[in-house]
Amino acid sequence: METDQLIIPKATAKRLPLYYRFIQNLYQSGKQRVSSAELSEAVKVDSATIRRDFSYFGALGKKGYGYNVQYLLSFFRKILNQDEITKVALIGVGNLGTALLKYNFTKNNNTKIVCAFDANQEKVDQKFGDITVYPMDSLEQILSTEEIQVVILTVPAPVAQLVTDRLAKTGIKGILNFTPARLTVPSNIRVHHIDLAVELQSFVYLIKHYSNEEVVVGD
Ligand SMILES: NC(=O)c1ccc[n+]([C@@H]2O[C@H](COP(=O)([O-])OP(=O)(O)OC[C@H]3O[C@@H](n4cnc5c(N)ncnc54)[C@H](O)[C@@H]3O)[C@@H](O)[C@H]2O)c1
Repeated sequence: METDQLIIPKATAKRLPLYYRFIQNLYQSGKQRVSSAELSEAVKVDSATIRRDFSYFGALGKKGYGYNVQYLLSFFRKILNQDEITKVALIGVGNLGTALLKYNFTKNNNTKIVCAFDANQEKVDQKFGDITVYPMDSLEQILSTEEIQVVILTVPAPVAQLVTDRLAKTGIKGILNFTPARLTVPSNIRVHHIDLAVELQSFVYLIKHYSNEEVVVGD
């Protein structure tokens, strides 16, 4: 199946990395097939949803047999572009930015922070593993030469839009916005806003009202 032109619902797309990680583990443990019930138990998504999700990719499973693990793995690898590394830059090497640079998403082998930027001269030239912190003067040039597609924004809220306005003139495709600022961007750039305070608040609410059920965030 041609995966480049697949259009799938957002909720399905969000579950793909979950499926992928589990299938990868199955493959590594030598398992050759998996049923939707087993998948359901492992990723905590009901099996009807799994079957519907998988149906967007064509008939991947056989009745009474389940899904072929190796086939699923190569399918998800392709659809999630696991063979292609998406280069990420981080702007704002403060408390949060430093933590993210140190983490560097080692579990996701297809995304990698390759450079960082900060306005504070004292932070410039610092190294986090193989990531260097560059001055803001070199932002546009480095984003372009490194072919950065995604920027993680961890600057103080009052400067977030100013930095975003500069980013809007580069070739980046997305901003992962950790600041509380609501960003205005041109239509060719997608913004994903992450607010830990809101996540925590809604989680506490769910714990109080839906005890004993695991909740998949993003559903
Ligand atoms: N989303 C969340 O859950 C969450 C959690 C904590 C913090 N935050 C937000 O993340 C941001 C960073 O928080 P922090 O605690 O790491 O702050 P911080 O003050 O420790 O770090 C901010 C960094 O940005 C740099 N900076 C300032 N102006 C800049 C500019 N114009 N261009 C480039 N770099 C610039 C500073 O030099 C500093 O290194 C804030 O907006 C904060 O509200 C979000």
